[in-house]
Amino acid sequence: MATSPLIHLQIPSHNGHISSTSLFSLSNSVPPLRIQNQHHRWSPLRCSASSNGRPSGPTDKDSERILEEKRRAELAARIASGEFTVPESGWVSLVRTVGGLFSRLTGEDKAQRGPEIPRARGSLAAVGGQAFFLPLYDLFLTYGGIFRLVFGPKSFLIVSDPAIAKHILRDNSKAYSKGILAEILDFVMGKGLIPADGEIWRVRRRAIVPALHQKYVAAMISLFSEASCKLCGNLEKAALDGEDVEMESLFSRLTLDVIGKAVFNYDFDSLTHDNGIVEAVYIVLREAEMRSTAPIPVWEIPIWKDISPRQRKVNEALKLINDTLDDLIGICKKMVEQEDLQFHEEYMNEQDPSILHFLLASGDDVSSKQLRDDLMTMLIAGHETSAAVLTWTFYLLSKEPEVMAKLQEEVDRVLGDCMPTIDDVKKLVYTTRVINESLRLYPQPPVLIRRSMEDDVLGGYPIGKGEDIFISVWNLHRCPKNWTDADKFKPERWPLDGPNPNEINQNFSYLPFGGGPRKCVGDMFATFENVVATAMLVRRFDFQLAPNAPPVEMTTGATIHTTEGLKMTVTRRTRPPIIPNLETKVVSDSQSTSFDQSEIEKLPSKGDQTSEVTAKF
Ligand code: HEM
Repeated sequence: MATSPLIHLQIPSHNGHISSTSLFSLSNSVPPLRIQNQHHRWSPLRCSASSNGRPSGPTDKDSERILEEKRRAELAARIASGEFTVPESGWVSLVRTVGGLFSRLTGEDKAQRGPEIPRARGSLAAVGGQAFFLPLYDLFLTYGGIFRLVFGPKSFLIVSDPAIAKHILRDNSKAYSKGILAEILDFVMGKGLIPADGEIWRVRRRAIVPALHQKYVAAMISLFSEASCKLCGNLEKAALDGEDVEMESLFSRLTLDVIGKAVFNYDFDSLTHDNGIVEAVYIVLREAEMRSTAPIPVWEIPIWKDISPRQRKVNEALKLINDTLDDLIGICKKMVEQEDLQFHEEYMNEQDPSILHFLLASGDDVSSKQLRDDLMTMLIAGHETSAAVLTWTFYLLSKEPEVMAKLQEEVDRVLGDCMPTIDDVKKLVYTTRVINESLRLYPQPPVLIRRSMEDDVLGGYPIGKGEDIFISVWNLHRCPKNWTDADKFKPERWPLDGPNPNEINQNFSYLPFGGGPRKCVGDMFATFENVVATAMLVRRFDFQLAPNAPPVEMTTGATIHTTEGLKMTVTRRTRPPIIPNLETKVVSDSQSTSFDQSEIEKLPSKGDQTSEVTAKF
């Protein structure tokens, strides 16, 4: 799913300091990590690719590291100098003390009692030019697992402590809403499952979760494989023509095609061509991202809505999508009326296994606006996230040839030349660990957003109602206290025979799909989708960063994007031959032929006994 990290920056001038010692002393139960001088041991957070794109030699890596160290050392020095520290003049502190005393005497304002959360000041100079969650990491190392970031009159609590995250997301989740996230996404998701709170959320969650049952997810495997085959067709052509490819946009198309079919049985077919509806989806997505980072919400100005060409375009795109969804709902209703299938727990219409079909067949009593909001929410949630996971996975793989070799070995061994079945996917354990690890290093979204709806205590600090909170999953996933070689891509950290890592078995220091009652409903779907796509691509091709590719740097939208795309050189693999033994299934030698869409039909599925040939010697 996608939760957009929203920062409305209102940047104050920097002046005044208090000593960092006094700041540290404010913190009690969540002590700040005083480990700044370890910075030099960590590889770049802002991950620049080598300029020649090939596996970079020591010189490239060294210069990357030196630049990164310099950036971090400068930021650390600025943090230490107090530039980010909120000054408190004598009279402010006096007023605070008197006010606090008065509140205590009258029993009001409970949240003001107790120690105060460490404060840091937001600065455009630090945030500008890079993804906003990067400076939050540096500030976390200084101020600890919870601190207040002040932007002029606004402030946010930044949480990077697993116990506090667990408290907000799970133990006391009913005290927190989606806050600014719901406000910003209202134009596109309305009261859909991601932004919804309270009773609407409870009712819709109860209706939607059963639709993603095991049989449905298993049925989706062939959808994932077919879409991945189509992408292989595109890559094959590029490989033959010797053209580099921009993988981020291709992954975005792949996951759009998948989610359209999976959620409401609509074939966007965006891997083959662009059409109006694909363009409309992207206009709306970009608008959501723009709104999540815009300094001024111009779209709320009444006249602006009507005269701004951009807003008019957005409204037209939304109308097209809504009309299309209404048509699809109408078609699906007719199908449901005409079918004799009995509804049951694992109900699924073979021709149309979509979530929409399940919801209508279940007799879900819902207004068409709410249904559209939910469909739109799942479209966005399931599309951007998976595209980002694949993008960063392939970036990481291009940097670690040894991991790639291990991955390809597993895929060759488990899949051979067959289309994957659910049983194969379960055997792709190393591939799954690669995805687990990619999600650790590049969590999508990097930040979860909440607003307190009542007074609470976080990490020993009282907080009041109405606090906007960012849970930095990025910080949790890279905290050097919780992870050895925190910034290293090491799928081996997750034992192959161990459980699939999740927030429960990692005690909320790993939150790839959130946690608590608002945990992602599509976690299994998404994991299988990413495993299948990765496996199908790496068994056919080798991937390297393209020569002259722009540096691969991060920027924030709803998920982590690259700033200039992920340009890669794709080459057809010359795989070691699979030596047949008595049990080996022999299939067409697709390595020697050019791969195209028609090969989807030719490739046997392992469940398809008629297409298997057993080699005999
Ligand atoms: C790799 C892909 C995905 C990732 C990383 C991901 C991540 C997440 C995360 C972190 C949350 C929790 C947000 C929060 O607590 O604020 C979430 C919620 C959600 N996700 Fe996903 N998601 C993915 C794929 C999907 C897919 C494929 C679907 C739908 C089929 C989906 C639907 C949702 C929905 C509806 C929610 C809101 C649940 C609620 O609030 O009750 N996600 N997702």
